[in-house]
Amino acid sequence: MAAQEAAVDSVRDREIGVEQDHLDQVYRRLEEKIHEAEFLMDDAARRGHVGTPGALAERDAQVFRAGVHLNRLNSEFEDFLFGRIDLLLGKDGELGPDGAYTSVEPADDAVRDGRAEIAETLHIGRLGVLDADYSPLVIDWRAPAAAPFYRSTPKDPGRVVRRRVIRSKGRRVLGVEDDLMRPELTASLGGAELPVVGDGALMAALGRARSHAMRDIVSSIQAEQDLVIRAPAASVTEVGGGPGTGKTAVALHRAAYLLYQDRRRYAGGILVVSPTPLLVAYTEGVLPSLGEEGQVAIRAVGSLVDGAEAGAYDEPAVARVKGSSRMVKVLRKAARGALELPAADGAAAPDRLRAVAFGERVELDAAELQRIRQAVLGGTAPVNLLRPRARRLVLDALWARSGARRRYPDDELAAEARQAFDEDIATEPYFTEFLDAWWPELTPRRVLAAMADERRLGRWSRRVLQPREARLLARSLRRTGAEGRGPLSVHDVALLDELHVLLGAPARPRKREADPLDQLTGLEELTTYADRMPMRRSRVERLEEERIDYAHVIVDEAQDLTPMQWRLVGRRGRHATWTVVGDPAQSSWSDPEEAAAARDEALGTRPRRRFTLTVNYRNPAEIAEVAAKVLALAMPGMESPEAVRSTGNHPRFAVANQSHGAVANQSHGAVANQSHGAVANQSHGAVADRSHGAVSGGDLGAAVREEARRLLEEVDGTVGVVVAMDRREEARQWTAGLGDRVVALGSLEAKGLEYDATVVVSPAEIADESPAGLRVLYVALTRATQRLTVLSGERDMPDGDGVPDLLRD
Ligand SMILES: Nc1ncnc2c1ncn2[C@@H]1O[C@H](COP(=O)(O)OP(=O)(O)OP(=O)(O)O)[C@@H](O)[C@H]1O
Repeated sequence: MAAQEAAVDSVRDREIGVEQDHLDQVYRRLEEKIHEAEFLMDDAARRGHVGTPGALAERDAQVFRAGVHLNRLNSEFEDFLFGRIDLLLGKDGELGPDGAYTSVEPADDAVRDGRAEIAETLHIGRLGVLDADYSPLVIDWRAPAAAPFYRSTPKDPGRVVRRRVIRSKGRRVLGVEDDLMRPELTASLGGAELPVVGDGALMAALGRARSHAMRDIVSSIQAEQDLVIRAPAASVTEVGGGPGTGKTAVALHRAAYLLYQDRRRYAGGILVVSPTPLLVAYTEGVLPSLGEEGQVAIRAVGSLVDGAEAGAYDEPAVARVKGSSRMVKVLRKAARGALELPAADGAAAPDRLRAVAFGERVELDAAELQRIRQAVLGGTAPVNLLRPRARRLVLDALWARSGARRRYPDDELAAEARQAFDEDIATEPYFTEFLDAWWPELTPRRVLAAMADERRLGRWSRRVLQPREARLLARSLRRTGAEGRGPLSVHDVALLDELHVLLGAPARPRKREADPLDQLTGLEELTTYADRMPMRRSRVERLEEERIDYAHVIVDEAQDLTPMQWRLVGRRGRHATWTVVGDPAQSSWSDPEEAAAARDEALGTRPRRRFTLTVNYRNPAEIAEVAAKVLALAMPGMESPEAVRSTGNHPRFAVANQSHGAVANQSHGAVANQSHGAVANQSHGAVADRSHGAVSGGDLGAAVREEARRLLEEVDGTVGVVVAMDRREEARQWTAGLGDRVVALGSLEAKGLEYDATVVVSPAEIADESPAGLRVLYVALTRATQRLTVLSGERDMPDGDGVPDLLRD
């Protein structure tokens, strides 16, 4: 036995050595490139000028980039080179089904009597590197030739015999893991038998501890995911699939792929829309680790409008009103009605105009002014842009009222007189003041703030919102303050954007700029994230300033966008192609049909291509099984994705016991080895109960701390404590002092995130919090990669095993 193990180890060591040699060769080549570039620069400097200034600048850039590149390779990319495939001889010139790779099938004589010789070996990495004779030392993972690394499976191996994942850090290869795609073959490489090490890289990747930043999956993308990542960018690509199927990961890798494939086309920018700033923070490191970011802006849906940053949270009933497409009508009325608002200093809007022209007094009364305003507002043009027309009609009315026209029977003379009349009036300060007060320049903030007045909003929303809804909305908007400068919710931001369109601040024209990378021929293979960072900063800032349409829009957690948010996002991709990623079973929006209609409107009639991911890479089967119970309640008939691994650790059911101030520990009935002795709760003096009387905060808090502590010992990475939104503040206090591996968050904040272990606190509270509560609970239960504790209070009606009502069979 020991001899066998030693033999395995020696094969492993030898294979690590083989890959080390290759990696050394890659670094040597990169150093050569740097020397070449340095030589060119010295040479240029010596001669003062060589070629055009453009060529000199290009050389400088080349030296700079090559240097930065090497630095980055040394320090940043832990596994710069991560894959290898060994291929059979291929059929000549054959194209893959989507053009993704050539000669996908082995040549007819590649295998003889079950034996085959490896004809070609390719190494795959985050960036491509060519040897001096232009043969590839490393192929960029997005290149067509790299596709078999991801696509081949034992069922459909194509030319791949052995697929190897290489783990390295800096310049050192640490390990290799092989998957045999054609185990039936006796394959040889250079005359010797093809060695095979380990048993697959995917499981190793999935079992790793989680941190607060998402990792790329570039070395273990699975075939069904690769199809989505490389799908042609035409029109709309929709990606469905349950929790943990890699939708977010795939969407981000797709952004990197699209840029690689057609950098010029995406110079207009790729926008990734995320539901929360937490998910943005969690995912924003992925693209840089793929060597891409320059043209990608990852934004939370509450940060899509310049100068507005959502921080406040709306109760579900308020969110429902603010998110509904009925708000378009209300806002239209508000944008027009706001012209009548009193001025900032409280002065009432003027209701008459007295002017002096040609030495005579002329006056327009309230009815006349009202008639003019109605006439101007007749169409749908933005209110602020109608001001010049309003000004002209006022002057027309003054002219008509003055009777001056009658004095000039000659048309030409009349026209001259009219011009003098207009100048006479329009240059007077009183006229400008009148116009500023009567047709003020309105800002979205000011109109939103005006909607906080219940009576006014009642008028603007008549026959569109129910009086109760209008009241709720007005009350919630009071938070924004008189000038609208107060805290905004994510739903307010969509309203602001809509108002921006209705009021019309003229958008600045979009400046399309060629990507400087395109001009540096031959250097694409040699640039890294760090190279592009300075370029990225200025570009992303400019893109934002200019409120442009992006070239491609990726919407993550698309099921959560409200109709008003779809309009907001839709405006940023009017000419874009789209990737829309989501799972209806995780939707926290209460009216999925209304949201679907708004989504259809945003995406228009563009053709759609739909993919479904079917494998859950996050949750072990034991956790997925419990979550499936809630899915059956939330979306009867909907299938759960298949969990790819099992840990043997069943979820733990615990109950916060308020009468004795103790945590009763319950293991899942089925699993005997999960029993952990009872934990005495120290906090007997229970804190006053919350309004709905589930569990007293003190008891619950102590139980949460206890569970979080336990989980910290059981896992190496992060622990998430998920509570009803209402309990967020409390939960942060409960977990204070437990260290930064523990995070407390509200159920809606948990969207898209994951932790090694989670404590889901009171499923009933989460489920009861909104009309979509069961789906939100489903999200909460599917965040853990290793361990899950479900902590119940009385409201959860736990049974003898501590299993809450909602999770029982
Ligand atoms: N091919 C893969 N190799 C390794 N890890 C993977 C792979 N696919 C997905 N994962 C991991 O599975 C986890 C879930 O992925 P991701 O967050 O993208 O799923 P999701 O479908 O967006 O989930 P949710 O709908 O719950 O937000 C992540 O940790 C991701 O890194």
